[in-house]
Amino acid sequence: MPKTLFDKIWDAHVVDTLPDGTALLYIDLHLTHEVTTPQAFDGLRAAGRRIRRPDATLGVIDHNIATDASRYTGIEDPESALQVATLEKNAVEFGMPLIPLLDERQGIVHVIGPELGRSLPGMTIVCGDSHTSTHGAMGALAFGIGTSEVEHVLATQTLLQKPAKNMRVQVDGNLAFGCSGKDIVLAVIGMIGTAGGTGHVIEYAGDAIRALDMAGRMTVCNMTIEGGARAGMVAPDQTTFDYIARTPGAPKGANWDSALAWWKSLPSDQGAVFDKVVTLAANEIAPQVTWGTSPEDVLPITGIIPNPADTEDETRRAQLQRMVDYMGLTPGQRLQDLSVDVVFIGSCTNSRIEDIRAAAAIAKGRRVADHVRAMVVPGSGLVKLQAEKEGLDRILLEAGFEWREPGCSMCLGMNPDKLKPGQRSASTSNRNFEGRQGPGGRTHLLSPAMAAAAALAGHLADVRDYQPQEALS
Ligand SMILES: CC(C)[C@H](C(=O)O)[C@@H](O)C(=O)O
Ligand code: SF4
Repeated sequence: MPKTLFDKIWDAHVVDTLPDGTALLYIDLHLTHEVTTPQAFDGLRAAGRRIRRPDATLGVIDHNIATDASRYTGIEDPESALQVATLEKNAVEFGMPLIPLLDERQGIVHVIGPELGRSLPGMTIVCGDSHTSTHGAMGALAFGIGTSEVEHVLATQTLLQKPAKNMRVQVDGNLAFGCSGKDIVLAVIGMIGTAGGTGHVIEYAGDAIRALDMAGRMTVCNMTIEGGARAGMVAPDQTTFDYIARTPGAPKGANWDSALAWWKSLPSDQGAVFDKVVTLAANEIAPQVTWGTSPEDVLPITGIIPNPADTEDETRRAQLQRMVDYMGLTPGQRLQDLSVDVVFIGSCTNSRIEDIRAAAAIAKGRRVADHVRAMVVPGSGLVKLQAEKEGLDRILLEAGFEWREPGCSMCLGMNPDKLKPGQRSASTSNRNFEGRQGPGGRTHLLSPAMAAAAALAGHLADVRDYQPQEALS
């Protein structure tokens, strides 16, 4: 029977299956961070267990840290400091490899896995973090798990999983100027809704997906979780293999050859059946911006704020009204007329070198509007170094952006980078819930190029009006 990419990886990792279809899956890579591990290690300690495969486990510190020089002098917030110290202590006690905070490889867990060549095609990858779906861009089955599951994987290197259904999101044709993987995934979520992928693993296919670089594919898979799906994936191809070959963890010699043979066997077979198929035309996707407090409340940048009164369904009308109020909007207002206070370019959705290049290309030779605080937070130390090698930091600093140290930063309010109540941000991150970037903060999600355009304009702006003035180098 023809199989999908998801079926192939699943079948290759089943240790045992229960009569109801629940499978015990072998896990190839377990990534960990400071937020979701303390109780898991406490559990191991209480049961007198060790980590089953420390070599298949990797820890990193990303959520709780400052992204300015203060990270070198210790963490001020006692709760954050405790979480970080606990992970450091547990790593030593349990022999878990941990990237130290001040190591150049430190970064957001979903940036470093692929970049170090640890996240590879055909793998099962888990992490106590919902955006683990990011690694699916490598052609892996990657998903977030809860703290008790973290403990289970640490102890056994396996995980109980209910089977998922197959869904294909097909994006045909080519993206227009100013559009990126972020615009694709925002458009997809706008179309299917935040519950559209429930119970499914989404495989992204079509010319527009094939044309994306690995960073673009990671952006798409990253936000898959906001569409309710268990995981997102892209079949590995030459783009994937070329990317891996450049990473430090790439298999070498004969190992590369045998790995490549397995990777090439992974794409879904001709005739494989998907339970659900959704199709989009890439050339119809305009640069996207969310206006509300859910990622599905998204519009093309040319759009206007909807009027809740136009909605018949009472529950939805109340929901829209609450969003309009929280976001400080007026129905009928043009998105492009919304003044922004803060621009955040970063997060595991959009902080890779390609994202920073996209922002720098728009910013080069221009100035951030006077009233805007614009920050660029590279996803890892290696991204930061690469950007500096290319002179992107200079371009951004000269334009008036802040150039910061790697971490989750203003993606969520867990470290000093926060919005103040009432502040409006243009953000390349993935969540726009009430208070996500700080209590009372108002978040508009968009791509790095669109975020750069908003920083320059001082309001949400159409990146198509901001053609790059000169080449980056
Ligand atoms: C802290 C962590 C558990 C959380 C997640 O799982 O996604 C965070 O990364 C987020 O983005 O909200
Ligand atoms: S960057 Fe944001 S979404 Fe990604 S892991 Fe950190 S907090 Fe979660």
